[in-house]
Amino acid sequence: MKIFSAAQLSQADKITIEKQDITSEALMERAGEQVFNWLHTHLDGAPVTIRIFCGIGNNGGDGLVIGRLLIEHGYKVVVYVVNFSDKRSKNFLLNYNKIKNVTKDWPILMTSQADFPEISDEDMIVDAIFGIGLNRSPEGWVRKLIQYLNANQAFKLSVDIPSGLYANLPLKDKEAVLKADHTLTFQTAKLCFFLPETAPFVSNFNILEIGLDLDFIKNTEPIAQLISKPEAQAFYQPRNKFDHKGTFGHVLIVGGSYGKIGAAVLSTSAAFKIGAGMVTAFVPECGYSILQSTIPEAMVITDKEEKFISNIETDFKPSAIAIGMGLGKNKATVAALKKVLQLKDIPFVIDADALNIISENKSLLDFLPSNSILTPHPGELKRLIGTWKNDYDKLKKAKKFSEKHQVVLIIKGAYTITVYENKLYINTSGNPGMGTAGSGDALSGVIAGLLSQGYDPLLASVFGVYMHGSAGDIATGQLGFEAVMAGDIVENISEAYLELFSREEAHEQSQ
Ligand SMILES: NC(=O)C1=CN([C@@H]2O[C@H](COP(=O)(O)OP(=O)(O)OC[C@H]3O[C@@H](n4cnc5c(N)ncnc54)[C@H](OP(=O)(O)O)[C@@H]3O)[C@@H](O)[C@H]2O)[C@@H](O)CC1
Ligand SMILES: Nc1ncnc2c1ncn2[C@@H]1O[C@H](COP(=O)(O)OP(=O)(O)O)[C@@H](O)[C@H]1O
Ligand SMILES: [K+]
Repeated sequence: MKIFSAAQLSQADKITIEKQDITSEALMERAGEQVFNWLHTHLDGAPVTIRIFCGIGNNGGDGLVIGRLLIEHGYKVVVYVVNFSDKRSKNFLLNYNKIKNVTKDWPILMTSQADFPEISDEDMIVDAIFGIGLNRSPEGWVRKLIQYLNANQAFKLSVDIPSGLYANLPLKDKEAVLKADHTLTFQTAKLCFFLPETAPFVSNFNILEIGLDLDFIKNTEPIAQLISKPEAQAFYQPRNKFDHKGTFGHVLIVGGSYGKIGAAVLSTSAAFKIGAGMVTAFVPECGYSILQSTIPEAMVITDKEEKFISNIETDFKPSAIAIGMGLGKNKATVAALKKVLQLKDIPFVIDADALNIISENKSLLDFLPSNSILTPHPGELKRLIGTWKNDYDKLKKAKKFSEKHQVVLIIKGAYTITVYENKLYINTSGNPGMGTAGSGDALSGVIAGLLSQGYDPLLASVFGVYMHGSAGDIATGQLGFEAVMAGDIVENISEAYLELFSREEAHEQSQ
């Protein structure tokens, strides 16, 4: 699914009105109706007091539509106008007048802190103060109102976007954002929903289709792509009857050092589980029996050194190499990395200590084969591209790095983001149960296993990240967050494949 910027969405809004020959009021009615339907389905007539806080722009207009429909259906509703300016939008005004037709109670005008209402914990707050038209941080009593609502225990539902967040710009004032329990957003998710500094304000969200122009959606280059099950299904490359282990390639896993051989074990088994035809692990001598006894299917080549890797040589040409997991940073290992990077025509996954070595020896960047896949977690990323001022600055630097070095950069974490040149792919699978040692090692094996099966580097990255997260979701479903270990993620790669084509309804997006 595409993610559009606030400017693109306003443009879509205009084009839709033109092409569908409808009024902007009708489009607002559609949006409000969708929120109403969601609420009605979930509340089912419950006698809860719904307090709707409307700004004076179109987000506020949506709030008024929602209020009118709820009142018409017998809900107990109190509508407030957060009157921060007298520049009320046309559709706000139209709906302000319309709400008079269904209630004798006029919306309550708020103009200062003295107007803040009493709110009970059992009430529901609907936040329609600011939408994607926010253009500066809320100030004064409006900022205080947001803080007042945040301090309240009542359930908070935001319309389109939590008020105070910009759809795709850095946040300046964290104290001026509504912390929503749930957000109902129109047509597409917003980029801020997925970034570490702003996602905590969003919690759960649903996307509500409001019928924006399909040609615009199809033909407009988005600012990011969201990767969920339907996209992953499209990435999957089916097997043919006469395919054999040669077709699925031979992965070389290079990793492990004394005390960290497990990293190579996890990557090796992940490469097998995702479907590599053959996997050879290249490990220091001390890893030999560990690999042979834990994964009998794997072949093992050992370095001449007992405890670390000093020279990587194989008697076959790997179809993909993943390097770095548990590798250590011995001087001889640095030289070995430099040498192996010069192998021609082999796709690479570069992880963990291989990334750290590169960060400490920036001249190695020149040896990175083009289209190599780098899989840093935020700490490794900082060492690689330098610090950033905010999430957007991070993405800008990551894009620049990807372009300059012609690599795929996978920024791991919740909502892992794959950066390729100036494109962003945001993963939706995965959960905090995956914050456990070795889960990144499993990811490297997964991606290498896909490369070896012929997935191109970008596809292997985006699909691999999705499958790894999906395996993690299944593991967490079976074991609970705390008990998941990286091996459980690897074990569930098979279930992730089966799940990919199961007919079950898509789960609600949540983080
Ligand atoms: N796109 C779509 O397809 C559809 C969109 N729809 C809805 O429209 C929403 C966008 O509406 P919108 O553009 O009217 O902007 P909105 O967020 O209501 O507020 C802007 C107002 O606030 C003001 N203002 C800004 N910052 C401020 C601040 N810090 N402090 C004080 N004032 C501030 C600004 O005025 P300014 O003073 O800057 O001139 C302006 O008056 C969108 O989120 C969705 O809910 C649906 O109805 C239909 C389909
Ligand atoms: N909260 C989370 N939600 C989704 N995925 C997560 C979360 N925490 C960690 N992960 C995933 O787990 C993996 C952790 O990788 P990494 O930090 O390199 O682990 P390690 O170095 O121990 O192998 C990444 O793929 C990351 O995206
Ligand atoms: K809002």
